Amino acid sequence: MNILEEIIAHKHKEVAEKRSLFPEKLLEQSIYYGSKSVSLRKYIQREDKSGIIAEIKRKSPSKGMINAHVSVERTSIGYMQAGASALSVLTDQNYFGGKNEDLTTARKFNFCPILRKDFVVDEYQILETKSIGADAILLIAAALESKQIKQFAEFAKSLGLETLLEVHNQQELDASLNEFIDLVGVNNRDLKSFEVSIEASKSLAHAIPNEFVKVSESGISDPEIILELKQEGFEGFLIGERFMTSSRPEKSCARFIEQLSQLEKKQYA
Ligand SMILES: O=C(O)c1ccccc1NCC(=O)[C@H](O)[C@H](O)COP(=O)(O)O
Repeated sequence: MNILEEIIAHKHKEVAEKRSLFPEKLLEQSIYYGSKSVSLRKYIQREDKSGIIAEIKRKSPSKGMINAHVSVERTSIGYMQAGASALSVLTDQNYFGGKNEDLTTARKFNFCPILRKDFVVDEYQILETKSIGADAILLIAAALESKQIKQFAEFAKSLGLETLLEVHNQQELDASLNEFIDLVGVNNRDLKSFEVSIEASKSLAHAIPNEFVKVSESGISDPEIILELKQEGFEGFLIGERFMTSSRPEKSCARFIEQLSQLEKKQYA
């Protein structure tokens, strides 16, 4: 079993447990349907922002512990003040050390799009995503059937949530696109081998239809890489480790965005 299969198997068990303790009927009652989502799509395309989706991630299967003592409040506010376009909050506990409260904390202190980064295998989690105040879900093509991707994205839309579809290769892209998807992310990390290569984004860029906002995910370590990815048509950049390995991720993010804007000024001078 590879790590993705292991995570997915664990998720199914986790959802079954949650459902038995807190069934959909109760979850539905906890949702305020009048609350308006903030559009990840629109914020990524705002010209006064960097396009960066800054992630809060304590640990990961590929790196182990990254930042055990992160302050979600300080980091999320700092990321947004630094010029990030949106936040990504990993809520998976077992493999990433996250929790739903991380997202509700980020929500409490920020008016910006928040992507709930988790492993969706069941509609229950989409209801839960709405109930904790996120604006977008992630659907991982490598973990789902194309029929499920459509069903989940349609359900998310009915709740006012946007969907970021994550693919790693042409085959996943061809099998998974549908009219309910808002953004397509190319994960530069192969979730089976953990190999990271920006070439994954570059090679798929032109295969993604222009109606979808293109996001490059993982392994973005330098502002120069963002310039290269922008040339290929990417507008969103999901960054976790590069910031989270610092004891003050928000400061690392601010320096990164400052360097990026200097490079862009030079490019257009
Ligand atoms: O990061 C991992 O090791 C990982 C392993 C298995 C499934 C998913 C994993 N990561 C989730 C992500 O997609 C990243 O957190 C996200 O794209 C940011 O990547 P990075 O900037 O490299 O932290």
